[in-house]
Amino acid sequence: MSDTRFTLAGRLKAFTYALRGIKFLWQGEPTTRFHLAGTVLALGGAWYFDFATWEWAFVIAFIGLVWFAEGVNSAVERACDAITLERDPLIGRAKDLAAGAVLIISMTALAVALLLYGPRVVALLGG
Ligand SMILES: Nc1ncnc2c1ncn2[C@@H]1O[C@H](COP(=O)(O)OP(=O)(O)OP(=O)(O)O)[C@@H](O)[C@H]1O
Repeated sequence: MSDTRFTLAGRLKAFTYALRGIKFLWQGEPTTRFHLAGTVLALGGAWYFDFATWEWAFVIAFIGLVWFAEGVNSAVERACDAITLERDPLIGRAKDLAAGAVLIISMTALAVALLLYGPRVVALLGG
């Protein structure tokens, strides 16, 4: 059974586990390069277009949400694979649900990006 007492050392250890999780996400998931490109593009664009504070807040929040969803999706995939590598309809459904959650937040982030960057990009291109 795990120790439930609150200690600074325990919290520090949990923090290092969480950092290790971020490292796993970075090293082990093929989609992270894609998310990194999106993150760099979004931050670079916000800087280039001199976004207002509330716009920066949206950009940062949605970047975080997409990475968060990707991390949870990866955790679900790994946990499912640990349960069984055999074909199983429930495992398939769990993985599809987790992937669907990533798709929902990615599409939402794209819609917000179109609202924030779209008019500026059009103006930049002389539209
Ligand atoms: N054990 C399984 N039983 C039934 N269906 C599965 C199983 N494993 C995967 N699937 C199906 O295949 C899809 C892809 O699964 P997979 O584990 O390859 O994830 P992925 O989206 O390719 O992610 P990644 O490439 O990051 O591992 C799942 O969404 C699910 O529909």
